[in-house]
Amino acid sequence: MNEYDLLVIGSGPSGQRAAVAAVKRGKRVALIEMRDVVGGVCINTGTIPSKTMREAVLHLSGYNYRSVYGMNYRVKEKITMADLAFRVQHVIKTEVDVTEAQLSRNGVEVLTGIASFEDPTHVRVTSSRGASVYAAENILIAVGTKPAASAKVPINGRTIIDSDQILDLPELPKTLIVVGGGVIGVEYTCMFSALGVRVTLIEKRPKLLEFADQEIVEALSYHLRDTRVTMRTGEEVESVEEMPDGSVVANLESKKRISGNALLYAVGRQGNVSELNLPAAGIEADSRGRIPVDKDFRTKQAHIYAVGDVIGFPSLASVSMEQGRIAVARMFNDESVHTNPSVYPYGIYTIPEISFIGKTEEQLTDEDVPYEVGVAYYREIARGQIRGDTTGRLKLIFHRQNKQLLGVHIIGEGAAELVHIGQAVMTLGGTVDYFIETVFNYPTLAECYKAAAFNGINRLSRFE
Ligand SMILES: Cc1cc2nc3c(=O)[nH]c(=O)nc-3n(C[C@H](O)[C@H](O)[C@H](O)COP(=O)(O)OP(=O)(O)OC[C@H]3O[C@@H](n4cnc5c(N)ncnc54)[C@H](O)[C@@H]3O)c2cc1C
Ligand SMILES: NC(=O)c1ccc[n+]([C@@H]2O[C@H](COP(=O)([O-])OP(=O)(O)OC[C@H]3O[C@@H](n4cnc5c(N)ncnc54)[C@H](O)[C@@H]3O)[C@@H](O)[C@H]2O)c1
Repeated sequence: MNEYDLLVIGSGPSGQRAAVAAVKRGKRVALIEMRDVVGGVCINTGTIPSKTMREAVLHLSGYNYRSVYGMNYRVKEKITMADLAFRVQHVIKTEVDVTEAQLSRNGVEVLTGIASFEDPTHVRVTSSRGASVYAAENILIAVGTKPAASAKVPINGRTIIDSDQILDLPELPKTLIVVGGGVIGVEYTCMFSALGVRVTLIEKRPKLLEFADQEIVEALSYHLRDTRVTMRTGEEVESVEEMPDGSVVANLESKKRISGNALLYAVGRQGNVSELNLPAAGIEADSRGRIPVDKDFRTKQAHIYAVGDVIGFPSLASVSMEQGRIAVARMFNDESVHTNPSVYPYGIYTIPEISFIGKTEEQLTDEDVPYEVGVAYYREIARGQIRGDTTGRLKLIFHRQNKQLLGVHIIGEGAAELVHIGQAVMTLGGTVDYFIETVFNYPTLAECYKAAAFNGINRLSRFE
């Protein structure tokens, strides 16, 4: 009874997707989860809570309508952490229910407890009710990550928190220090500054979000400064102290000291491998708990696969699900299932939102690819005026000779949805002419594609 075709460890997006995909292939599958609820970091502490909190912030602060009704426009005057938590808890509960129903409808057995390897084909599951050992032909490690910690940063869950503890903040602080200008740090900086919190963002690299197109990052930096965020790039936090008056101080390597009412420590994440007893399976993780895999997500052991955040970059819920789907196809010898990482999108839920696909101008310059750009500004599009977003922009990058679309970079309302139009064109090998020859609904933000294409083609025509 305790034998399966596939044992999945972890119920985040990669584990869930893999478990259901294997059942659809007629396999007997169990999914092991150590929390009381399924959904992983994605539903319980990361993606869903942060995106719901952002929506609550935008709604309650009236942020999107300030350009129309004035800077003092608010939907609710005194916004509390309880207001934000209320909406977040509602969405978490619904998403957990949906996921549980999906797993049970498909016949995935969920085992609650901590998984650890006995040997390469047996996994022990330990819970408060005792321990059982399960055998499987294939095992998928989908254990995700936890926030990186430092002995010099005394996380206390009240004034010094990591990104899993945002909703534990007892009240909105007047001032907040955010350590780490990665996606997590920047997204929360935007949310808190939209609520009127004075945020200091400290990032050790010279630039924020180095993987994004720098013109877009500069536009975001303008917005951050405009909402009174103090940015300290090129500065590293060495230690953090709680002061007797309850405030917090970040000590920088440069000997500066920065004080605030609270501090969010978001300097990256660490693979959840400590409970797994990986040596018993003959597998090793690196110093950040990441498990090495080949292109088919196989570890050193041919029947053990790893997917999702525990294998490292890009650590996105969207990509984690896709990795789960591909790994399952390969473990059951199906080579007919394909994926194309060059058209995986990025959605960064800053305020304003950023989304992109394909190459950045910096990458194309390094690769000596002859390209041209076309830009459309939301303020020139009727829907931009109607929505009250007059600062958004959409940039197309295309090949100068064959006009093939090479990249789409958007900052502004709806960016993460809009990018998928460009994704479809890129996936099908289309050119910017597609946007010129296509009729878009009016008035929509999608019209930005047409305006940007005309702009780019006009630039090209100067050389004819
Ligand atoms: C604040 C934040 C915001 C984010 N926003 C976005 C976003 O907007 N878009 C996006 O695409 N991605 C986002 N991400 C990233 C996204 O959440 C992750 O990429 C995704 O959750 C990874 O999925 P996973 O399946 O690898 O693992 P996880 O979701 O981390 O789930 C792993 C599960 O494994 C369980 N587990 C671990 N060890 C064991 C064990 N030994 N036994 C049993 N169970 C175990 C854990 O309890 C957990 O439930 C965000 C992340 C954070 C932290
Ligand atoms: N919208 C999204 O897709 C989304 C949102 C949130 C998180 N995520 C995922 O979660 C993962 C983790 O995000 P993250 O932001 O924690 O990690 P990260 O690794 O992306 O960023 C951490 C940042 O902290 C900086 N840093 C490290 N130590 C520092 C120090 N002592 N002082 C100052 N700065 C320091 C690093 O230079 C880095 O820029 C990411 O890989 C991301 O893909 C995705």
